[in-house]
Amino acid sequence: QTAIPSEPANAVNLVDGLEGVFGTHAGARRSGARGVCAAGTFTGNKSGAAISKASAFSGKEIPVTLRFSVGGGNPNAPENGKGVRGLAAQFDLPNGEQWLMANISAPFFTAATPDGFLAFLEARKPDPATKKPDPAKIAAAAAKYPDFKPQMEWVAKTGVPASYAAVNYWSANAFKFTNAAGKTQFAKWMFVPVTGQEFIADDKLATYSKVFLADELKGRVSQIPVEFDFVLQLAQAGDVTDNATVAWPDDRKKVVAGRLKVTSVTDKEACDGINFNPLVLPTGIEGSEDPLLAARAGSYAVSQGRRLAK
Ligand code: HEM
Repeated sequence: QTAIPSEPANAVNLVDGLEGVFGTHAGARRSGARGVCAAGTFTGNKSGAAISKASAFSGKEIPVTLRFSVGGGNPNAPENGKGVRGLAAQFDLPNGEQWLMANISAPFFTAATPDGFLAFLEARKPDPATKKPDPAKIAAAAAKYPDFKPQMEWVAKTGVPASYAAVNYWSANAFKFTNAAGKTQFAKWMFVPVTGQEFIADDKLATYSKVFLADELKGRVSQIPVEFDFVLQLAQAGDVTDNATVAWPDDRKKVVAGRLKVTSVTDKEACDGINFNPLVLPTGIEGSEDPLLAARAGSYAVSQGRRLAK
């Protein structure tokens, strides 16, 4: 009987795990492989400044490099299929700092811990004989890690977004915010499209091309910038801050802390050099104890090294 996962997770075996499921595609990110670069601005506001002293909330308009993506490591993933979408951003802040982030269109991540995520991936590696994952391995991993459930249930019940611009994106991980007075609190963030979410009816999915998201976004931004509210959800004492498979209760205070405007869809070169390591944070925002954060920082660098090397 093989251990689940086969060994403790680390930056390298997590990327190997992604390659095991999706294959190795030259030049492509090992997750969020299908995607498109974009550019825009972020303007933070006073409500944000009351929560964090980060210069993102100074009120100045900040240039932002963005990447929208389809979850997983398949660069040809069908865009009319179920699954999570991603919104990654690099804020170039007025004080010279950067803030990097990669968010998903679900309030939860796949697994609570790097070991759990490695187990998830290992169980889905196709068997060389059948070219399909072994259902017994998937069941064994799910039995050991019940935390896989929230995201899977979310994806099953949530429709396919009609646009990269018409779905909410969540940080899923919690972060620690400190304001100018030294007050510290935990928060998660969301990007909420100001024109609302839009999903494709299940019976209309087949009428959509497998490749429509980048052109759809290009069409929108050529008319008018696409805007998202940047919303901070504030933790209360006792809320879980180290487990991205646990959403906080809906009644937690939400504060609109800024506005993201997507102004253009850009060439691949504009964002391919960036790995959106979520621990590149400005003064005034720190990581939480969530073990996914450090694992992400390492894996993103490994993936970037592999994709830029070949
Ligand atoms: C241990 C957990 C995780 C691992 C091992 C992992 C791994 C990766 C890797 C290897 C990449 C490609 C990086 C690159 O080549 O630049 C990636 C991209 C991405 N990840 Fe994760 N990830 C994890 C957790 C998360 C979480 C919690 C979120 C969000 C809530 C997330 C959202 C994304 C997004 C949106 C991208 C695409 C970024 C882009 O457009 O460049 N990941 N992930």
